[in-house]
Amino acid sequence: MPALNTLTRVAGRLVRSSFAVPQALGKVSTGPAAGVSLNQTLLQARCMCAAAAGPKGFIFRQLFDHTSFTYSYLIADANSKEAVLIDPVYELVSRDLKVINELGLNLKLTVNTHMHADHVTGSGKLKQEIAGCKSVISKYSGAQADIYLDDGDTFEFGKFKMEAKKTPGHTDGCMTFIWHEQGIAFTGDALLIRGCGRTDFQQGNPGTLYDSVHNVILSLPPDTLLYPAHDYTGQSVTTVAEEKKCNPRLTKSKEEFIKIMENLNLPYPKQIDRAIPLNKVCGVF
Ligand SMILES: N[C@@H](CCC(=O)N[C@@H](CSS)C(=O)NCC(=O)O)C(=O)O
Repeated sequence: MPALNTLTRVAGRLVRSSFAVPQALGKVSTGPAAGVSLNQTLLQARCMCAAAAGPKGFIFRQLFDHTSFTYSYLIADANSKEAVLIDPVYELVSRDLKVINELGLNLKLTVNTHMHADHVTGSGKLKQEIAGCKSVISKYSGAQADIYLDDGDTFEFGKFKMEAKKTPGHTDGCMTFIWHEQGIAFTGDALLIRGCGRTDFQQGNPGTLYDSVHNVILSLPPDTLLYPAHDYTGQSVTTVAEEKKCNPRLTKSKEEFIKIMENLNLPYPKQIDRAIPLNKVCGVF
């Protein structure tokens, strides 16, 4: 099993850029949520492609699963074409492969923010389809993968680098991936837009989640763009400043937050009995 640090050292040199990317990215990355017409979605997708060829040197695609309300993120170095896919969904691997091929990308890593309970990861299927593609997940997730991340590890694609930070509380193995250079973080289920991941199964702990979100995610610079693993309300992106002001759960004291989370009474995810066993082996059947 290759060590992550070796992979990091072998991969491309990190180059810093000074473009005002986060704002530009925020404008073009609206997801195809309920109430948004197909034409609007296609127009936005075209804007995203146009933006992808821009001077910032990377490609970013926010991809949505209308069944589990999951966001996957395809990110690549536009020059070297090395790509990573965060939180792929098993049933949408054909869609993802089409986009990857259309953009001429070389998918190097499928990176899971955690072991999901509501859908099966596409990691295993993508590994079967793409030679050399490796699955990645936290070493605390309880799931099998090719590469395990610990707190502070990084993974690279072309000249870009992302840091993995532990953000447990929804599950023990939850991680947030921070692209410091671009002011972007992928929060998985730790922080959702105006919400957060539930804490009533899979080692969930509301006190732990509160600390993770405040100490890691909401401590990032205020204009950091936050991209969650799910959205159930038709939104696509938020910022640290917005969530610190408007998040109805995380603006409360820790004690109030714990009470809120203990009284959510959400039904279990419909696919939970299928998803957890399959995700323990990263979706390989
Ligand atoms: N109805 C959905 C499951 C919805 C759900 O429970 N979402 C999770 C994240 S996936 S485990 C969650 O943490 N939600 C927080 C919230 O406040 O909604 C299904 O059946 O799949």
